[in-house]
Amino acid sequence: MFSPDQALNSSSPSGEEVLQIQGGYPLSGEVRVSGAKNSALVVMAGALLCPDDCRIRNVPNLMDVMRMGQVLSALGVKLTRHGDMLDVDARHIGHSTAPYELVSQLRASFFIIGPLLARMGMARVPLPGGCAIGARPVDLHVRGLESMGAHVQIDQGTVYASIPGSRRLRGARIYLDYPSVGATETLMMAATLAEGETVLDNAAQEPEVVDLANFCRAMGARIRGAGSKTIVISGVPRMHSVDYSIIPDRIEVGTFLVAGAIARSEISITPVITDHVAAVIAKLQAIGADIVQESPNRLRIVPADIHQATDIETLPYPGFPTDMQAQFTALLALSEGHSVITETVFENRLRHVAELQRMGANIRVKGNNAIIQGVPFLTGVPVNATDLRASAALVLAGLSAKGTTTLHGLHHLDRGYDNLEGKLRKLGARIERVTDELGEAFPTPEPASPSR
Ligand SMILES: CC(=O)N[C@H]1[C@@H](OP(=O)(O)OP(=O)(O)OC[C@H]2O[C@@H](n3ccc(=O)[nH]c3=O)[C@H](O)[C@@H]2O)O[C@H](CO)[C@@H](O)[C@@H]1O
Ligand SMILES: C=C(OP(=O)(O)O)C(=O)O
Repeated sequence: MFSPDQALNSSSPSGEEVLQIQGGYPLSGEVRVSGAKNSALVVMAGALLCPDDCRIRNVPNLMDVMRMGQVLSALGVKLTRHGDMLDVDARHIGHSTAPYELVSQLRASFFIIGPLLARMGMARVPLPGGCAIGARPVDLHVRGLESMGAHVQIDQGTVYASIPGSRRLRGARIYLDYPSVGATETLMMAATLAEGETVLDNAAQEPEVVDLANFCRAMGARIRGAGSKTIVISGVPRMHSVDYSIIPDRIEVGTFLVAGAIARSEISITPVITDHVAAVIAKLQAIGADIVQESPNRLRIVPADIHQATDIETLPYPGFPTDMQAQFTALLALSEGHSVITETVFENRLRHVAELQRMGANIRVKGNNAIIQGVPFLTGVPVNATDLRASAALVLAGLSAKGTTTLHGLHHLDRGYDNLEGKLRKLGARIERVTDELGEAFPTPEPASPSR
């Protein structure tokens, strides 16, 4: 299941798979959301802390999850998957070096540095590198580990971390210059096995950070304050076995809410933790859609006849999520009036705009702003996914477009959505994955990492 050789060459340029979406068909019914990608990946990294049986439930079926499995396998960890349940046996970790070929394909794999260091006393993890949406440095992870007594050196693109003269990190008070999700998670995991107390100030408050804290607590970690700006971790000497279920993916929930709005269709979405999508709901209400809480974990979107423009600024949680920005760009491109989207989290996350323009959207990019003048309709054309959420945005645009949209670059979509097209098809969308024999001629291959 997690052989390190698998999926390294998952995108083949010739005879490339594409999605064909015939726009204009209404959606109806209910869709089931999978477990959260960003929880599953970091919880898999956190499983390295567990010297006992570790069972993770509600794990989504994603290329990123498979790649994270390969990273753990390369360290000597045993993994067995049964449906959406994953058993991780990290009793014996044979290596403390993660292979570059895998880490370079999956940014989240860098997050193993914290648990690996805490458990093994050393970790060698290649820098994951930048990606299509930004440079994404790891300086906050590194500085935090150093504050906890680690010796960290970066040599020829690899981070070498060790604990001089001791097997345990030391608790420390760490202020994060920015509430980075990954740095908060790395340091929280590292601190669970440290000596003494660690205080993370200006920590990320994302639900996936809370999910990771709950997972660690279920194996015996002492963590309080996760979900607030200050997290306090009291180190324990050892973790124990755990059986844990991942939260629903709030970005998948948001993507389906936008699907209902853009296709002018009422659909129900479950399971949902409504608090996790509060900012997304507020923006859908601002454009005129109604969101009905049908039951404690089910939402229904009731679109308006005409959607109105609104402005959006992406921010760390509980602000509007950057991972929903591209999907709302597509929706606002079809909403009446003038909207401005400001991307503050990543410096290069508006590349989907050029593809939406090709479909007829009236959007101008100025710095980190997308200035949108709504148009009455988009037209289906061949488009290229530039990153994961861009691919979702283009699928959504295709649902409402006149004619057929052909989406290239599906490796982006597959890394983070569990069967998006199957779920949309069940709701009534006309969407098919086909092999495009002209794949070599279009689109232009990306120069950077194939995974993002
Ligand atoms: C696997 C995973 O969970 N991915 C999510 C995680 O990414 P990730 O954890 O990488 O995102 P961060 O919160 O760390 O990044 C936010 C910003 O901080 C910067 N930064 C981060 C770390 C650091 O050491 N130095 C630094 O400057 C980044 O370049 C970026 O501009 O949170 C992002 C922000 O919600 C989401 O878009 C990603 O889907
Ligand atoms: C940016 C994302 O993921 P990653 O951090 O894995 O690149 C995302 O999920 O939209």
